[in-house]
Amino acid sequence: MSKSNIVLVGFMGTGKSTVGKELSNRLGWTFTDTDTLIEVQQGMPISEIFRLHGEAAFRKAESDVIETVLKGERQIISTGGGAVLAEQNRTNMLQGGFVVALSASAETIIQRVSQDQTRPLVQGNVEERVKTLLQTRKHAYDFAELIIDTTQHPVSAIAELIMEHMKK
Ligand SMILES: Nc1ncnc2c1ncn2[C@@H]1O[C@H](COP(=O)(O)OP(=O)(O)OP(=O)(O)O)[C@@H](O)[C@H]1O
Ligand SMILES: O=C(O)C1=C[C@@H](O)[C@@H](O)[C@H](O)C1
Ligand SMILES: [Mg+2]
Repeated sequence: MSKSNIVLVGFMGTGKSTVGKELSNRLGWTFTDTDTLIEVQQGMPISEIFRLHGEAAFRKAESDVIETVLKGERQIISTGGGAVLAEQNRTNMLQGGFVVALSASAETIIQRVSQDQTRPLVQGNVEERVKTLLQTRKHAYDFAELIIDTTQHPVSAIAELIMEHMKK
């Protein structure tokens, strides 16, 4: 494979962290989560960054982290659900890695994210927020080189599919 990182993109709850860790174990590559890197760098949870500094400040930090992390190699990079919205991020991702988008049905996402109420963009009426955001981001992940619907597939099968495509 010519590309030296795998970049996982996708809406919240599509399985980026879970699949990313599985791939990391199988390939022996480092697992990196851009949301976690931002939290460590800023010393607070994402919900606090949104609350204290606003979404724009978070997006700027996110773009910087993506650019920096993509300079490394042999990494599985799980990105924030909204990281794909900036064109520069999409360009950097495609240049620095094999970009895989994970998707899932709205019902599945609602079920998965309902278990964790800390996400700043899905506070309150989770079902309504997820459906609205999904509609807004309908084509946001289409730029990926491989798109996998995770609704019906176990994590191991998804990881295998990604590894098969990397060999091509
Ligand atoms: N293929 C799958 N089948 C069943 N459950 C899954 C699958 N992938 C992930 N899950 C479950 O869905 C939940 C969300 O998964 P995960 O945290 O990996 O998503 P994410 O895309 O990283 O979300 P976020 O964008 O919020 O970081 C977890 O409880 C996880 O165990
Ligand atoms: O979909 C989004 O815009 C977000 C997803 C999360 O991964 C975090 O990056 C943050 O909560 C924003
Ligand atoms: Mg995650």
